Amino acid sequence: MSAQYVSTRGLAPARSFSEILLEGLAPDGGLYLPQEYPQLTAADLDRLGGILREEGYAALASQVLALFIDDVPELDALVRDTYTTDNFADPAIAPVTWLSPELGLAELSHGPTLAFKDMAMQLLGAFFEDALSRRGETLTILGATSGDTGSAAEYAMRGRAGIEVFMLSPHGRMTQFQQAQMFSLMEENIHNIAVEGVFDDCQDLVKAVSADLDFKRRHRIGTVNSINWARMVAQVVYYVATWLQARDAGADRISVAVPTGNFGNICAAHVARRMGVPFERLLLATNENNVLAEFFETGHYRIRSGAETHQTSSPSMDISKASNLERYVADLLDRDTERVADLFGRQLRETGEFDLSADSAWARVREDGFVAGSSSHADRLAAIQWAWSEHDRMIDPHTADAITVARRLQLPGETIVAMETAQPVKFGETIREALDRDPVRPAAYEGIEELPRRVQVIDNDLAKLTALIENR
Ligand SMILES: Cc1ncc(COP(=O)(O)O)c(C=O)c1O
Ligand SMILES: N[C@@H](CCOP(=O)(O)O)C(=O)O
Repeated sequence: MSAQYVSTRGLAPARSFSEILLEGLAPDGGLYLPQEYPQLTAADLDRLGGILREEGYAALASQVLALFIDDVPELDALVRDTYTTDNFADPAIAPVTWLSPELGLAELSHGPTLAFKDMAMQLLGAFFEDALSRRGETLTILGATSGDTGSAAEYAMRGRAGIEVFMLSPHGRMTQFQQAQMFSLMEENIHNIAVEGVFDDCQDLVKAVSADLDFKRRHRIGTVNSINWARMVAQVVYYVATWLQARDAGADRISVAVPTGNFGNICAAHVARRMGVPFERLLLATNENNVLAEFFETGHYRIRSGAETHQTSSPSMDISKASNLERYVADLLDRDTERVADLFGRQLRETGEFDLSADSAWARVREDGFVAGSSSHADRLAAIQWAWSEHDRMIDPHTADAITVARRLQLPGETIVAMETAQPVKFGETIREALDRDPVRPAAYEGIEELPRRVQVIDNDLAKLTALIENR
């Protein structure tokens, strides 16, 4: 019997992992979740700690993923071929290093595009190719990016048989480096589309295309954003690895500080915690686009329009509609699918907000470990300057959001590991402003901004997008 995944909105049939891998968004507009989270006991964590120490990250990933995936015959081989030094610059893949005994950094950006998205996307590329070749099918991946998902997906999928990628990005809102990373790719199966709008507009277009079930089936549309559960489960692994490394370093009360925008990164931390990884707290960090911090502080979730979405110096988190919050609210409401469908399928669409503060379930948010904070441009510059001057570490602006919130909210006796989500070179403008120097640039990226580019700019218009896909 295959592991079963169900939609947060309860109106789609249960599916196996390989089915939801290719399907992405559920046909009822909800997001897939496993029927139940597998549980890890203290003895399991001890065993996994031994595996990480003795065999490394790939072996740990294989064990954790096998708890969720039972219909990928070559799972172990695919995982071991992914987390290698060919793909990741550090043999530990996601090492935790320490600024002080109480503040660590989980280094998640050693992959080919220098951001944490590679941690999942490299595996997704292997999963897609394997599933498609077993079924003799093809896939058209439609994605939305604010800067990092796009390059990670394109690098993972370029040249892969049977896969085409259409990646939507907000026109003019990514850094020069991020634009160059994506737009300089010339592979025939990669299509870059810059949309006149913000990231949320791009994501809405992806969801609108997925909601047209006939179009979706005819064009075999799949997704690579964190709305696809496969992204989430691959990210759960690095939270297990982070906790194990912090415990091995002697930490007792271990929390994570997580920069988040689409609620993907911290949703994976929540899943790990619900599985039994005993994180004390999950510190949610946003930039000025603070819809998530506001929700976790007040219970009131109010999405913002494109015009109200700030263009910030941690641009990959310029997001005002956090897709994965639906997964967390489903857990918070004990999988009450009717409520979730009403909140996300009706109320949010009709009014742009909902308020759970008076709900009896709301207290559970603190039991789930969530606390939240947001930071400003000045906070980011100060965190980058602090890490550099006090610890000789150059951090990117998103990691700086996490460090800001960690330092602000840290409790006595608590050890916080901040998730380091990108390398500073992707955000050179802000690094120069903070430190008056250039970030280190890996040799493979020398002169990337000067390369020819291939990108098409379109209005925020569903018909224009579907025509592009039809006429490819
Ligand atoms: C560098 C970086 N850090 C953090 C995040 C937050 O991740 P998520 O939106 O999945 O929570 C993103 C993307 O949003 C990112 O690109
Ligand atoms: N930060 C992302 C946008 C969120 O995308 P997701 O794929 O994590 O849902 C980006 O850099 O593109």
